[in-house]
Amino acid sequence: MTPSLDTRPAFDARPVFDIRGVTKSFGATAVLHGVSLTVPVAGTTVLVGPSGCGKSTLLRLMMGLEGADGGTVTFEGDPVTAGDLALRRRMGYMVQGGGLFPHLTAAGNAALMARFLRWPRDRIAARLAELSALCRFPSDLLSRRPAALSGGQRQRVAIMRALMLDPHVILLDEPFGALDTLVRHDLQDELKALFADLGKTVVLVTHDMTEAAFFADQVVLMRAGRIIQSGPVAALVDTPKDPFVTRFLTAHRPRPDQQTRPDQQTRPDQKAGPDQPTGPDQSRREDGA
Ligand SMILES: Nc1ncnc2c1ncn2[C@@H]1O[C@H](COP(=O)(O)OP(=O)(O)OP(=O)(O)O)[C@@H](O)[C@H]1O
Repeated sequence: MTPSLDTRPAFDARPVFDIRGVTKSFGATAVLHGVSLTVPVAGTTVLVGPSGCGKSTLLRLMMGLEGADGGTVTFEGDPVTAGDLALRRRMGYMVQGGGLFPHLTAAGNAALMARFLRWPRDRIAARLAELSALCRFPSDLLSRRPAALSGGQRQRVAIMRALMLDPHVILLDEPFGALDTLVRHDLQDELKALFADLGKTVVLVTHDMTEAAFFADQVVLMRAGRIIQSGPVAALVDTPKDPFVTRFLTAHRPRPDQQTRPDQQTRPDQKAGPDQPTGPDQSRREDGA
């Protein structure tokens, strides 16, 4: 595995993100109601909940892509303020849907920030070669535009872009959203292994509880702008703090003849039969929001 460029000390007891009492409205619509959360170093924290509950908004606030109306967000001890580019260089972001620019090649997309920072050409080429290998993206496709890539290949380019500057944290918003089941399955496996190899802090947004259970060291279950419960999946299963926790978990459980707890599932796509509720539609129904 390619050695990381990350030069931080091996152990850091501070939380990576410390979020206290954050509120956010868009116009008259209150989207986050006093959210508090800590994200520890070097694990995967998954924000999960029904569509529209505020997961992406929270992620964007953590990166300073949005400003909070109230409360505070700190990243590695520094206050996050909207538009702080220096802070954001320590964060790798994969936007929902990948967000690749159609007029740029795969290389151009992956190296966007490095070019913006005027990295020398040979440094960019070396990093692209490193990332192609790491993310299993064939380097002969680097000259293609997104339209000439498969959905899975586009996601790999988006992941390469998030990793380009060797960020301290990786934030991914629905990274598997548009992929078919098989590609999704392979990429989930690979990404989980990649996260473990890199040893970086990961924050991942999904509406799918089974996917959350597959990735999470810490699950943060949200509903209608509030955190209902956070912790290891097993804790949510064993000691739910609210009936909604059980309802959300149950909606994503396998059929009775395949019953395992969400935290014991190893593969997100092995649990559901064709008649088993799963995915965003069911979670919307469950939530009623
Ligand atoms: N820029 C914006 N302007 C106005 N409303 C917004 C904006 N961004 C988000 N919202 C609203 O805030 C609420 C929360 O949106 P958000 O994208 O954070 O939810 P989510 O849980 O990530 O949903 P999904 O899983 O569907 O992406 C939604 O009602 C959304 O319409």
